[in-house]
Amino acid sequence: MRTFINVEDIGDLGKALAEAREIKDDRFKFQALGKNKTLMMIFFNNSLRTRLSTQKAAMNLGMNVIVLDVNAGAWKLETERGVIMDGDKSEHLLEAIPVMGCYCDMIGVRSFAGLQDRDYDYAETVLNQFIKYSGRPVFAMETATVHPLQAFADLITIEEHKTKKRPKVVLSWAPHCRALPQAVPNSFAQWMNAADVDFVITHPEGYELDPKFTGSARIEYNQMKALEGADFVYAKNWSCPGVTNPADYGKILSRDMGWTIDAAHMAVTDHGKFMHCLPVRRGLIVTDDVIESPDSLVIPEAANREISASVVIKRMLESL
Ligand SMILES: NCCC[C@H](NC(=O)CCC(=O)O)C(=O)O
Ligand SMILES: NC(=O)OP(=O)(O)O
Repeated sequence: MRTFINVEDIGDLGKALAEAREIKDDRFKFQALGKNKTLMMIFFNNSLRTRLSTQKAAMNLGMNVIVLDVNAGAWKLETERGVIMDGDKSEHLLEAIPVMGCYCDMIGVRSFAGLQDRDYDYAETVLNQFIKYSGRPVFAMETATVHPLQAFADLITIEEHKTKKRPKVVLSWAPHCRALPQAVPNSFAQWMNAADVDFVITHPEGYELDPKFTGSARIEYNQMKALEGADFVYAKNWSCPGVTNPADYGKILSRDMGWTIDAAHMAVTDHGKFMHCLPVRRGLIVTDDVIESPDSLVIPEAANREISASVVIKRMLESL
């Protein structure tokens, strides 16, 4: 595997899930694979889970790991071509990327959407420069439009906790005080479409996700109706994807606290499990009682990030 961006990159999902189980049973089984190999993790944005779980996964596989926080200690990087670099950015990404590629065997990139220019974000401009100029396999650690390590961990978690062969999974928008990217819901939708689940998306009008990710997934604008009989409730805020109105891209269109997942929302589900990728803002996305209940899967989801990263890094090591 040379890139890990979309669900297609992992191939057969049944095989990927079996590999995840194998690794979870013995995390150090493939420790010889990564000997004398180096993973470079590059962060343009903050992280807790991705940083720790991906580093742990690489260490389990016997790799060395270098972590670079671009905005804390490195030269500030220019990402656009054709600009006169007379501002605060001292180095261009087009030199920095091949330099970084010299020091490692594999690269993970975190680079969130700027939410200013839809075309720039949805072209995955920064990620694609890493793929083109680093000469190394590259995986997304949440980029402008995708977060596949999260979606893979979510799928593993659903597989572990489902009580029906084909569970109902509902992705629900919830309110937030900041404009957030669409990467998490995009990837979740893409992976759920590929999995054997009954998938429904619910959000206020105007928040339609890009059909490139949602495909033919059912959209239900009535949140309570969508949640009826749900086995899994995946809450997430996202800003306007600009599908119906490009001028609204990246904007907050609703702050409706009626969408916060509370006990009344969970009551209409079928003993539904609560999921969120974290970090989560309590009181906006979810109430304390729901996230603290035995039906909350937020910690097992985070734990499975080590497993999804292990499968991905193992596949990349095998293809070196
Ligand atoms: N990687 C998990 C989510 C990261 C990001 N959340 C955030 O930026 C939340 C920040 C805050 O709550 O201030 C997102 O939604 O894509
Ligand atoms: N869920 C997730 O990716 O968390 P971090 O942003 O903390 O890495």
